[in-house]
Amino acid sequence: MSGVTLKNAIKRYGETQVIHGIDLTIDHGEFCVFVGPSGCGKSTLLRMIAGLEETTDGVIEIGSRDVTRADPAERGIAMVFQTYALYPHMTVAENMGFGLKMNGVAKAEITERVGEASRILKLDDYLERKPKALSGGQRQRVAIGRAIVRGPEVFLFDEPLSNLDAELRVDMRVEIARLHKEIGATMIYVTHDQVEAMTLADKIVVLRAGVIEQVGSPLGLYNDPDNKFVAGFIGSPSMNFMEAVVEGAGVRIPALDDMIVATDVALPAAGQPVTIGVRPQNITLSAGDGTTTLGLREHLGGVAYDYLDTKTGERVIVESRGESEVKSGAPVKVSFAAEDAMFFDAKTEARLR
Ligand SMILES: Nc1ncnc2c1ncn2[C@@H]1O[C@H](COP(=O)(O)OP(=O)(O)OP(=O)(O)O)[C@@H](O)[C@H]1O
Repeated sequence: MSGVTLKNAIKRYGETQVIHGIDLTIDHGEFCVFVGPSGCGKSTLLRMIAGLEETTDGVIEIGSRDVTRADPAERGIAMVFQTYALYPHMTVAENMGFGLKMNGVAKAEITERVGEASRILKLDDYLERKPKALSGGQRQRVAIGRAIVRGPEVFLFDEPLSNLDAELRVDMRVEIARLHKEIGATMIYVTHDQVEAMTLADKIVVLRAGVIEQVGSPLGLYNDPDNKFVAGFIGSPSMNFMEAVVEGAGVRIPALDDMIVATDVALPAAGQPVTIGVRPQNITLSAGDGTTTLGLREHLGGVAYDYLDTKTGERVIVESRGESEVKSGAPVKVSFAAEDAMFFDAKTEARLR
């Protein structure tokens, strides 16, 4: 069994601490995705697991082995990077087998393992080609093949698809999901891409400034975020947030012409500020007569995004399908079901439940 466990893992560069005591368990065979804003420490954490960055303090275990001070080569991991540095003068087959050859693996076994990786990645027709005669997606498949032939216990992916164009990304995303299903190894994957995180992950780890904000399944995080940061980070377009004031058994929203939303969530005392959050998918628009107006409308084919201008200047985005009766520039009435709203402490940003 080869899950990955981090115990109070810390990374400091000189005086600067960038990873602040991460505790995390990734089960054997699990597909775990690290997400978070730029600079939050996703790549650093992955590189610490790989052994490419020294872990300043704490423990990293792969399976039952403490690998905190082990060389990358001894960890049983293989890493796939954003830029796939293939050897230009070698064929696809030679590129995939090179690491094994350097390790003195017998020729017959190299052929067998390369053949198996090639079958999994559907590279059979390209084995004798040089990298320059491959598309970007095919090159990245070869880079993944190089990882597979080593038979690692854990695969580490650092934004492997971010250099590919949109269409190829979709194809490769499906490939990686299939690969995970077929070989069942533990995989840890860093990405900026919402869709990759939501579709690939068994478990998403949301990081912010070197700290874990929340760990959960994609839908678990989407439906039940612990705080405003996670609520805003998971889901696209992002959840709308508006300042509100507690009033009676609910809140009043100044941005939406003092609309009242009732709730049985435990709110602070009357008159206190809270933040209300509503996802763009949960709002409907109709013709209105208040100060909220429809600004820009973006048509994306199947869906449209409506950007509302509110009295307070807070931005509200509404996702709609089909033709809308409301025209750009016109006043709109905003509606949503009270149970679709989430409430957050105005200061700590913790979810109120
Ligand atoms: N050698 C270094 N010395 C000091 N600080 C560093 C060093 N390398 C990285 N950092 C800092 O560590 C933090 C985490 O960087 P990291 O690359 O892990 O972030 P990331 O979440 O992967 O970002 P991105 O999504 O932009 O790739 C950043 O604030 C970065 O500036």
